[in-house]
Amino acid sequence: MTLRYLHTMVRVKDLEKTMDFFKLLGLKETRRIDNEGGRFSLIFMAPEGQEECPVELTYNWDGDDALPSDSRHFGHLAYSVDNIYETCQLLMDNGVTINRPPRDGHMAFVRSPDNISIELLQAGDSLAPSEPWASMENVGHW
Ligand SMILES: C[C@@H](O)C(=O)SC[C@H](NC(=O)CC[C@H](N)C(=O)O)C(=O)NCC(=O)O
Ligand code: NI
Repeated sequence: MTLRYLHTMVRVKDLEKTMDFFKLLGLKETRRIDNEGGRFSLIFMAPEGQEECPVELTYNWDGDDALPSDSRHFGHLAYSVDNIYETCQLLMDNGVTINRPPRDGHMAFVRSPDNISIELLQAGDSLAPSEPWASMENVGHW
């Protein structure tokens, strides 16, 4: 099984100020999804030459006060896997709960023993950065 680091997601309250901060550090916007259905934006930023390892800024248009306090800022670590169903089966066989099963074949969520959220994405999928970034605008909240 080949696991490939994809990104770290953090939630931000002031998107413009946060982007200006990361631009000061030399990061540039590499991808953006404005999701009308879910009322949020995902902005991926990475240093030049490291576009495959961005930070994913999640901006909830209506704020994120409704989220559990332990997940308000840090969101998840994301990895791509060769076969998301086989990976989830391996985890389940070892006692890991699949918090969000990959019913759509491309995304699953599990938690580490310390409850750190881990996003698993099917390698080669339009959500994984190795593929041309399909426009996800106006897609309902997945
Ligand atoms: C594109 C892929 O890398 C994602 O991370 S999409 C994950 C998805 N994000 C959202 O729905 C953003 C808005 C939401 N209100 C939030 O604040 O997360 C998602 O399933 N998020 C839940 C999570 O635990 O990351
Ligand atoms: Ni993500």
